[in-house]
Amino acid sequence: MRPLLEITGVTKRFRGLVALDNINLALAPGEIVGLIGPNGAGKTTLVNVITGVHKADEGDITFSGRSIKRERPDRIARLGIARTFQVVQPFPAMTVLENVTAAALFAGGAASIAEARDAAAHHLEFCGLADQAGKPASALTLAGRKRLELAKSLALRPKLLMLDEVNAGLNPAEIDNALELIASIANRGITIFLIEHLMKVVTRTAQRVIVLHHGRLIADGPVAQVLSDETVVEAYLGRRFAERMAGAGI
Ligand SMILES: Nc1ncnc2c1ncn2[C@@H]1O[C@H](COP(=O)(O)OP(=O)(O)OP(=O)(O)O)[C@@H](O)[C@H]1O
Repeated sequence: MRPLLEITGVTKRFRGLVALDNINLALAPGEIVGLIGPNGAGKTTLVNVITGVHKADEGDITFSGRSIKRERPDRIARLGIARTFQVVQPFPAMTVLENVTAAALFAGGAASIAEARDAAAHHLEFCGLADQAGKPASALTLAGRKRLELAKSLALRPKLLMLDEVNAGLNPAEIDNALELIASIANRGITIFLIEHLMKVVTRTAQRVIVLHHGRLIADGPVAQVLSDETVVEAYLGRRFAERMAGAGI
C-alpha cells in the first residue's frame, strides 16, 4: 500500500546542532504509530518539520504522494495533517463550540458558519464534550482542554493526526478515557502519530513504534520487538523497564 506520509533522508540543523539526522520513515493509512525518545531526541522537531513550521535542510517529505517540503503550515494543515500541541492553547474567552467552529471554518469546506457550527457540534459530541459546548474554553479542566484540542484537530478533517504528549498531566482514569478516544479516532481511518513519554500509552495504543535518540532514528518496528531491542534499552528505556515488560508478556 502506498504510504500516507513518507520521510526520506530528512536532516534538520539548528546552527551547529543536528536535531534530525537523515531520518527515513513511512506511515501507512490507518496506522497508529508511537514516537518515543528521551528529552531533546528530536520528536517535536520532527513534527515541526512535517507540519512546515521548520523547513528540512535536506531530504523530502511526501504526503498522499506529493512533496510537501516547501509548503506553508496552513497549506499543509488543509491538505490533511493536523497536530495537537504539548501545551494546549484554546481561545480562552470563546466558548468550546466557538473554538471548534473556528477550526472548522479554517479548514474550509463548510458552506456557511451554521454548517461549520453543526460540524463542530458533531466533533464535540464525538469527543465527549457536548455538555460543555456553551462554556468558555477557560472553564475546562486540563483533561477537557485536551479533548477540545482533539475536537479542533478533527474539525480540520485530517488524514494524519499527530498527538504531541496528549496525555501529559492527566490522571490514570483520564488517560484511559483519552486512549479510548484515540482508538475511536483511529477507527475512523485517521492515521495517528503518537508522540509520547508515557510508555504505557504507546504499548496500549500503537501497533508500531519509532525511537529517536540524539536526532537519529534508532528503531522502527512492532512494539514488542522495539521495546526489547538492545539499543533502545541502552539508549532510553533502561534495563529495569525491559525486565518489567518481559514479565508482563509484552
Ligand atoms: N527552534 C530551535 N532552535 C534551536 N534549537 C532547537 C530548536 N528546537 C529544538 N531545538 C533543539 O533540537 C533538539 C531536539 O529538540 P526537540 O524539542 O525536537 O526534542 P524532543 O524529543 O521533542 O524533546 P522533549 O521530549 O523534551 O520535548 C534539542 O537539542 C533542542 O534544544
